[in-house]
Amino acid sequence: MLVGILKEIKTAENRVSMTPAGVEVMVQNGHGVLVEKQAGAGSGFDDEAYVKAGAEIAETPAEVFGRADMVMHVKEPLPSEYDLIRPGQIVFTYLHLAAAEELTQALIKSDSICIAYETIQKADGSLPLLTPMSEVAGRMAIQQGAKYLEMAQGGQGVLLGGVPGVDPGTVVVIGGGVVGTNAAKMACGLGAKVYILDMNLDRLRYLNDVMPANCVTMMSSPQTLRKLVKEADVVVGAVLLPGAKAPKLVTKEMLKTMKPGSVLVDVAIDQGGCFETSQATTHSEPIFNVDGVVHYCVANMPGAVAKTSTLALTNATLPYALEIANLGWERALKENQEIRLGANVIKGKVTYNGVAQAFDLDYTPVEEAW
Ligand SMILES: NC(=O)C1=CN([C@@H]2O[C@H](COP(=O)(O)OP(=O)(O)OC[C@H]3O[C@@H](n4cnc5c(N)ncnc54)[C@H](O)[C@@H]3O)[C@@H](O)[C@H]2O)C=CC1
Ligand SMILES: CC(=O)C(=O)O
Ligand SMILES: [Mg+2]
Repeated sequence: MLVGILKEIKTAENRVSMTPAGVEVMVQNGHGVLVEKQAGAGSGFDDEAYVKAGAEIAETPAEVFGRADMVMHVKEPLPSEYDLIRPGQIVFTYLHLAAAEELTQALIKSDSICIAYETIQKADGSLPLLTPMSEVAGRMAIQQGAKYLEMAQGGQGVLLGGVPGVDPGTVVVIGGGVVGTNAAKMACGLGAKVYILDMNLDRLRYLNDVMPANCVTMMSSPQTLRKLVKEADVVVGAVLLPGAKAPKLVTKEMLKTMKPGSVLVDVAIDQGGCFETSQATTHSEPIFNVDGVVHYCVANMPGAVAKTSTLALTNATLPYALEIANLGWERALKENQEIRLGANVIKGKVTYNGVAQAFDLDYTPVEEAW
């Protein structure tokens, strides 16, 4: 199979979907790899490194889409790419379709095979291709929260860790999965007062066992949220219902009760966000203000630390990309339950229920899609 590695085009997205080390493994397995010129530059890999690993360099995205059997991105295809996707081509990347109707329609029209990193799921419910980027984004959420609490950034002027004799700040983390746990760990390490909320009692038991004493676990409910957001200096949105739109947990009314200059970091924005007032932002304009509360809603947070993120992401994606390339998409979907759950749109049919529900589209089980 010829695998195409596209250059990312989302604002300030510096990651790349395959490293030269990954190319070498693909080539050893008998596949060709076509890498778009400068695709690895933001992650510290020049074209020469890819050529040494056995790749061919393509001058344009059109060449990659035009020749490759499977195209790989990090982020979702953007409008300039929609018409380049070929019928029957495999598109393997983050898609987050439940929050992206126009993209969903474009992929339906493209007649391609769209496998989303974020819904590939193991039998234990974990999301192996989302996890590494959730680790990055969770850790970054506290860096961003701490930064935007500074007055020069529009914040209220609170140091999250406090100092001897002065109260630390309060961080409320909604969702105790991978993002939430990593955010809470970082906030605890800084010395903040941390609350972490989840709906899953077993998860709260686990967190209660492993987190330091400055982390309090709470069952998530509107009542608890109403109380905690009033006290919060930073709120991190970290919930997920896999493949579906995020629930709006912090309402406009709750926002009005928050301290001016407090900060919301909505990591769940790629699934639509869990604050009612969230709108996706980019690294070039990461924040906006509603009712005096700073909102940070960047949908590709890990792109800002690409040298870490590219390695973490490709460690996880490569074995799946290799399996799809080795087996072809039909066998990969039939034989590998984890990859089958990644199938979101197959030849014009929506094969992920959360996506179909989000836009009131017909849902077709993967087995019936071809
Ligand atoms: N903005 C960005 O750059 C990035 C965004 N993400 C996004 O962050 C979100 C979270 O991802 P993960 O932590 O990996 O998911 P996860 O599945 O590990 O954790 C989600 C947690 O939310 C909990 N939850 C569900 N409903 C809840 C509710 N009503 N109240 C409280 N908790 C609730 C679940 O029980 C689960 O523990 C996803 O939307 C993911 O796509 C991940 C990486 C980067
Ligand atoms: C998970 C995701 O959307 C990202 O890493 O950008
Ligand atoms: Mg994202």
